[in-house]
Amino acid sequence: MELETSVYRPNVAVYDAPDGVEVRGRYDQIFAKILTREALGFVAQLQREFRGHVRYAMECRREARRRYNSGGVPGFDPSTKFIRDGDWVCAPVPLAVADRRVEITGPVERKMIINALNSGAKVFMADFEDALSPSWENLMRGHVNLKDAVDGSITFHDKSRKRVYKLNDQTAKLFVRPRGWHLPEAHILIDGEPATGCLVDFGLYFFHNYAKFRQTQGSGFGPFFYLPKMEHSREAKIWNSVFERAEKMAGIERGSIRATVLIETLPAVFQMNEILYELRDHSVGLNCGRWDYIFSYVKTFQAHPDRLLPDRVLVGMGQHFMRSYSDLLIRTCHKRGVHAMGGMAAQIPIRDDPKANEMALDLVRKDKLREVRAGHDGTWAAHPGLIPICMEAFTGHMGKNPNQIKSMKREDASAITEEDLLQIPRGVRTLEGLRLNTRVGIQYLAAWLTGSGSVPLYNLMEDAATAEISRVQNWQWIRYGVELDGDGLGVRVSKELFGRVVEEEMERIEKEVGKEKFKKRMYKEACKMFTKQCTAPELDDFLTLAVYNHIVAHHPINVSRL
Ligand SMILES: CC(=O)SCCNC(=O)CCNC(=O)[C@H](O)C(C)(C)COP(=O)(O)OP(=O)(O)OC[C@H]1O[C@@H](n2cnc3c(N)ncnc32)[C@H](O)[C@@H]1OP(=O)(O)O
Ligand SMILES: O=CC(=O)O
Ligand SMILES: [Mg+2]
Repeated sequence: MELETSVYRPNVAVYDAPDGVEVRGRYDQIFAKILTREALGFVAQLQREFRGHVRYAMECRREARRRYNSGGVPGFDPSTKFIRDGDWVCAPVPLAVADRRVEITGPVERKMIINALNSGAKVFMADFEDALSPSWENLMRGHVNLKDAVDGSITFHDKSRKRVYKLNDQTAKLFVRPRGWHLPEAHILIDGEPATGCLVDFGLYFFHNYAKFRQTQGSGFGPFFYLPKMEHSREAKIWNSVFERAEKMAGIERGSIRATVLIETLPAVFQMNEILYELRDHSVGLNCGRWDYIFSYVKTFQAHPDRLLPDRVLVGMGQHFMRSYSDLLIRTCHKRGVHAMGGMAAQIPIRDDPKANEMALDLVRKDKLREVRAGHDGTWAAHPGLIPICMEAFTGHMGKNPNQIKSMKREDASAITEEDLLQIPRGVRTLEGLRLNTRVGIQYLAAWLTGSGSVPLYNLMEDAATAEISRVQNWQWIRYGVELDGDGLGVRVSKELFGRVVEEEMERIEKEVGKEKFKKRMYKEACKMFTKQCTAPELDDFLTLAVYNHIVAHHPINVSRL
């Protein structure tokens, strides 16, 4: 089916919502096929059953933050040692997803979904999170797109290129990543309050697709999910209960739904066993979400000026704390019988410069070789052009084995200590680092405000996670008047210096994108918001949460501030 959402007109029709549910997003006949009374009823049921648990989990996050801000550091929890030491394993990996050597990721856009499913990757992770700006239009179109993808009818007509996109016979297996627990969905009110974003994402997708998915994609299992940004196993426990509730509603066996949890916060690295334990009947492994992990390191240590990161470009997987995190994830997953997935190299193909392109591809190749040699069972690619390189690295090492869960020599997880995981990364801080954070942060935010959640900037993939690193690093450097020790000038970061950098980088952005685009897009607004975020007295938890109101568009009363 070709997706044609109608052009804007004042609301005349409304969604058929059950009691206590109010849809404040724009009405569209196509969206109404997703927002049925029954599907909304299911979302409301999840919200009512789990909102108290989510609220408590978020309060626990705040409590942990208060501890870290008073000098505490995260570590292994003595009270759950029995889980770490126990001999339990997760439920066997379903055959349909045994081989995940290369997974492509991307936002839930129509053409992207078709391209990703046809890309030759084993898995496609369709993203409502880091790669998507969660506007009403993006979210609802995303659900329509996924439904069409699961039932196989999805097409896309690129009129300017006279090209019709449709699915190949062989496609990647679909995983869906809902938003993190912290994000609300302001367009759907349940009992007068915004719904929890991820319960909307999960609930609508599950409701419409579970039956077809199990038939055509999961060989009786599924649907499959990626779960982002958790900080503690109590959050995994909520997901496990959500899955059980969904399975019960659908009348399918317990353990049908499977999920890979991203370990992408510093507190969660000490909770990997506990997270797998909570989800042991629903787990298909863990993934190294390296970009959010770096963001989380800075955020967790926001009040620890003795633990500053060097320039963002220097915080790679070669740093001891990053290598330890990846090694611990591999050892933990293999002990529990599930996949240890690698992460995303930020490089993307560079079309107009063959030499630079070769260098970028070489960096990706090295990253993937490091991952497979360390024991990862698969990895992520941001772009279809990277799939052959990722495949070559993993297949060259694993051959026909679908994964390394059993074949990899098992190293002792307990040999990796808290000190290893928290070791301060080495490297210098420079004015260029501050400039790049600023230039990238503003441009990313401008894109996000206008509907794009992942963008190419300076030949790298940028999304919410990478932009967060830029924001929190700037904040921390300004807050502590950090010396830029890599420039040899002894300059300290101050609000005044940052103000000058912002001005100069805005001029540079205008030159790079051109006056026309600079005027039309939201660069000035993004600059204001990014600057405010970097200089705020208190660090906001999430950039996308702090600026979310700017993409909320309530109907029929349009209160969008855009
Ligand atoms: C930290 C994390 O969370 S990582 C995971 C979240 N991030 C992501 O998923 C990022 C995914 N990648 C992307 O969004 C894109 O690749 C970008 C924004 C980085 C680059 O996009 P573009 O500049 O449009 O790429 P480019 O112009 O080279 O695209 C060429 C073709 O590949 C397709 N393509 C590019 N990336 C993808 C992808 N990830 N999935 C499917 N198709 C893709 C494009 O649709 C285009 O198709 P076409 O030739 O049929 O028109
Ligand atoms: O979600 C992935 C990450 O690196 O962040
Ligand atoms: Mg992430």
